[in-house]
Amino acid sequence: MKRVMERVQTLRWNGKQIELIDQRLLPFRTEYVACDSAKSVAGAIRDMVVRGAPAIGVAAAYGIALEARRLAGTMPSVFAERLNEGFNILAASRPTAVNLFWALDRMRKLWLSHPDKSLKELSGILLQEAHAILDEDIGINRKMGQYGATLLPDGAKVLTHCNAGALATAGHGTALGVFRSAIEAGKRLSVFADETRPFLQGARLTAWELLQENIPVTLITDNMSGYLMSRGEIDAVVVGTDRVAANGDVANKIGTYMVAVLAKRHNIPFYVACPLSTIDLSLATGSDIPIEERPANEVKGFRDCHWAPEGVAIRNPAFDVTPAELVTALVTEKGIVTNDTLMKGGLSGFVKNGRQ
Ligand SMILES: CSC[C@H]1O[C@H](OP(=O)(O)O)[C@H](O)[C@@H]1O
Repeated sequence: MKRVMERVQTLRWNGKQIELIDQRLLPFRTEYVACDSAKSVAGAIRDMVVRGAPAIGVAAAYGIALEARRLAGTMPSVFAERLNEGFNILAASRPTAVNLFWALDRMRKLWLSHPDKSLKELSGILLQEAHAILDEDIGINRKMGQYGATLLPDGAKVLTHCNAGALATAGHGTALGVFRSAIEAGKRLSVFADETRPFLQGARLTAWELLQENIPVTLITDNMSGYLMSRGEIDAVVVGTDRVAANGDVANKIGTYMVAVLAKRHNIPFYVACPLSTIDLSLATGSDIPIEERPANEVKGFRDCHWAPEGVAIRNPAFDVTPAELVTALVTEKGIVTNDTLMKGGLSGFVKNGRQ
């Protein structure tokens, strides 16, 4: 099976382990962390070595495949007990991105659908499924990008928040995939990337990722987007998402809600690039989406440079929820869902007809 080798390789299979680019070190150093078990992949997800909803899902699938491979020589009862532990460790790594649970569910269903296979055969089947999930993700992002590109006029100045690029996926990206597809379609775009405190996915990851491909990118701080919108310097906003509820409410990186409110105030379209695997129909509204609270030290500073006074109380919710009414359209690999559709009936009809 031909792998689509993207310029930026978020995850790469080396024949026996999954190697994850260490996103805590970008853009200063490009290093890979090799994982060979569910526990090591779960640690990489928890510590944000790998991050971004689709990338987390792909990594978790490899975590299960690697765990099954590790356990293939055990007794079936031990295998089942330990593999379930692997599922549990991965499921506990981060709570908000539904892709994690979508991938784990897909791997579990595959496991349970082969009760008659030897453990060696089963581990091979699970590894092939992890490869398939990786390849499918890139294909999904390219389809989504083509739909999204139709929304951006030639010469558009677009704002994105956080990193929803190749680094957040198996390749091409979701929000940045829309930009890449628009450029591939011959459109000229210039991107504003806000820094996205506290983990700085915009400053460290999006700016770096776009520079690798000579895509025009301007870095701004999070508190500049309103000013630029008020001056007519932003034509559209495109972001990614970690989970979308049945009514179209969108969970995404903290700060997204603020950008959406500002976009509404300035009549700027606010688009969300959203693979179907990120839609969670089991949740009626965004108020049901679990919001991860991350460690205070991420707010205190970055790496060795701390600026918060010792002893100060700190909050660090890693996501917020943008109500569907602020979403101009969701861009999926099966087409565009307009705000009108969202307001009239949410996503269940679209997903049931559209989802593979
Ligand atoms: C393409 S989904 C990317 C999505 O994930 C990011 O969160 P994190 O960096 O904490 O994993 C952010 O919400 C992005 O929009």
